[in-house]
Order: sequence, then C-alpha cells, then structure tokens
Amino acid sequence: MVLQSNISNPCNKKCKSQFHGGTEARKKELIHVKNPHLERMPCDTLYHIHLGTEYQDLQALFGDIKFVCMGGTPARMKEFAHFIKNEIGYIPPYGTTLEDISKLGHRYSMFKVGPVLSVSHGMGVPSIGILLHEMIKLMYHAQVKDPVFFRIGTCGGIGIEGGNIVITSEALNGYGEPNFDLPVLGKKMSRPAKLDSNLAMDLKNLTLPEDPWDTTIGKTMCADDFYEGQGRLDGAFCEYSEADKIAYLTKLHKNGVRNIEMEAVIFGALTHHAGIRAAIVCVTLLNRLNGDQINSTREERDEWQARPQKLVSRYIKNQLNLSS
Ligand SMILES: O=P(O)(O)O[C@H]1O[C@H](CO)[C@@H](O)[C@H]1O
Ligand SMILES: O=c1cc[nH]c(=O)[nH]1
Repeated sequence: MVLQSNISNPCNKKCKSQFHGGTEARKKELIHVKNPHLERMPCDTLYHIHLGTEYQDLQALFGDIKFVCMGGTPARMKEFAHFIKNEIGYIPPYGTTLEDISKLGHRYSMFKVGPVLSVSHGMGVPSIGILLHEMIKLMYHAQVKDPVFFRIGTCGGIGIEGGNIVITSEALNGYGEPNFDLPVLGKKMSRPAKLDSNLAMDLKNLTLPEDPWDTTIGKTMCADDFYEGQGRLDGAFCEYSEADKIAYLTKLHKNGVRNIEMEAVIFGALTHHAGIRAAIVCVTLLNRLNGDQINSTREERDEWQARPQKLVSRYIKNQLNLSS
C-alpha cells in the first residue's frame, strides 16, 4: 500500500486540528495520552515511524485501526501482514501493495492491513518503549477507539519445551517486581506492568485440540539482556555457577513465571497506563531448565514463530465476525 505518496499533506496549517477535543463521552472512548504538553504543540512528529501530524491526516489514514500487532523483527511482521491479509480477506486498494509505511524512518517496519497494523519493535525495553510512545500517540491522533495491542514474540520457556505458547498474565522486571521502572528527571518512576486477563483467557481458549502446541497463561520475566540478565551460562561473561542458574530459574518457576523475554514490562506498563487492552503471546524456543543455546533448525523456528500469529489471527477474525 503506497501510503506515503497517497496522503502527504504538506499544509502545516491543518496541524492543530489533529489535536482533538470533542465531547466528554467521546473523549472517554479514545485512548489516553496523559500528557498536557501534547495539546499545546502545534504539530507532532512521530519521528521513528516516519509519520507526523504536519504531513499526514492521521485520522484519515489510521482511524479504522482496531488491532496493533508488534513483534521483534521486520521479517516476522511483514510475514504476519501477509498472513493476516489472507486470513481476513483484505484486498489492498487497486494498484497498491503492502508496503513498509515506516521504511524511511530506518528504525521499525510497519504494515497496514485494513484494521490491523503489523509493526516491528526491535530488541529490548528501550526499543519497544520508543515505538510504544509513538504508536499510542498515533492511536490518539488518529482518534482510534478501543484498539487492542498484541506482542507476538519468542521467549525462553521455564519448564515448557520449545514450540509451545505462553500468554503473559503479569510481567515482572529483573528484580521480580511487577513494575516497569525508569529514571525520569533523576528519580525512579514506577508503573505497574499489567495485562488484560480476559483477553489472555480469550486467546488461550482459541487453542484447538488439534494444534501441535499447548498454550499456558503464566507470569513473564522481562530481562534487560539475553545472556547474564536471563541467567545464561553461554554469554561472553559469566560469574555464577550452573547450580546458581538452576536455583534462580526454579525460584522463578515456583513464583509462577513460565517464560523469559525482553519487552513485557514496558509493553504491559505503557498499554495499561494508556487504558489499552493488551496481550503478550510468545512461543518458547527452548526450555531454559534444559539449556541455554537455541539450536532448533531454522525451519522449526519459522514454524514455531507462526504459532502466536495463528492464535492472534483467530482472535482478530472472531472480533471482525469472520469465520475461522
Ligand atoms: O522474538 P522477539 O519478539 O523479537 O523477542 C525476543 O527475542 C529477542 C531476543 O532474541 C528479545 O527481543 C526477546 O524479547
Ligand atoms: O531464551 C530466550 C529466547 C528468546 N528470547 C529471549 O529473550 N530469551
């Protein structure tokens, strides 16, 4: 879809109209940005996704969005865009293709498939955090009502073998706390990392008896690192023993943690703060109680990575009243 060239609006006099007011009832339906400074800004540039109120009519372009799906890699999110296009029977406008809307930002890839946005977030909390700020503002500027956000990811399982799905009930930081903490103006700002429990259950219930995976709802540990931060023994550095590692992972498991990845706390915290229903659906690449190295085949991993996409697609189709 050739979004950029179709909708460029170089007339910056229209900028202010992007900042909506409206009735109190209407405002309640819209998502909350909770930033009084935004209202006073004449324009807002969403720098990393290469969009902005100065250049585009974001409401005309994105006002129909209902689902925002995020995942680490551009390739996965392109694949998901094509998958969901077929699943929901979306036909791009004549003469257009699914094109990377944020290509010129050189940071993230984003594809619009009717009411679905498929966007890559990179690795780790800072990367997805920047994207979340801009995606939440995009929803605000586009006046999207009640969007649902998903993270479609991969993770290490704890007591769960590779190829199975874990849906996050609660995200914990590396200290085991259910918060996203950030130094702001030199002080610790803490926000609860909450996810929507009904949405998690709805997604789990879409697993079919014939699916070649199990779906578990459990807590997710969000690490700031893939190696030492996840208790691996195979990084360039390691100052603990295998016994220390197993004791740590066993303690996490006893506390209800079923997987480890690297974005859950900020994904939970920022969506919750914005009043957005959100879920994290990850496939396990290995059982961390049995090892650290990811040595499944490329083909196997590709098939596994498609599993969270299938579950989320079933949810989207149900919501759009399309038969499965
Ligand atoms: O598979 P994705 O969604 O990229 O996420 C997981 O994979 C990355 C590490 O390999 C981290 O970003 C982790 O959260
Ligand atoms: O072990 C794993 C696998 C995928 N992603 C992670 O962050 N950790």
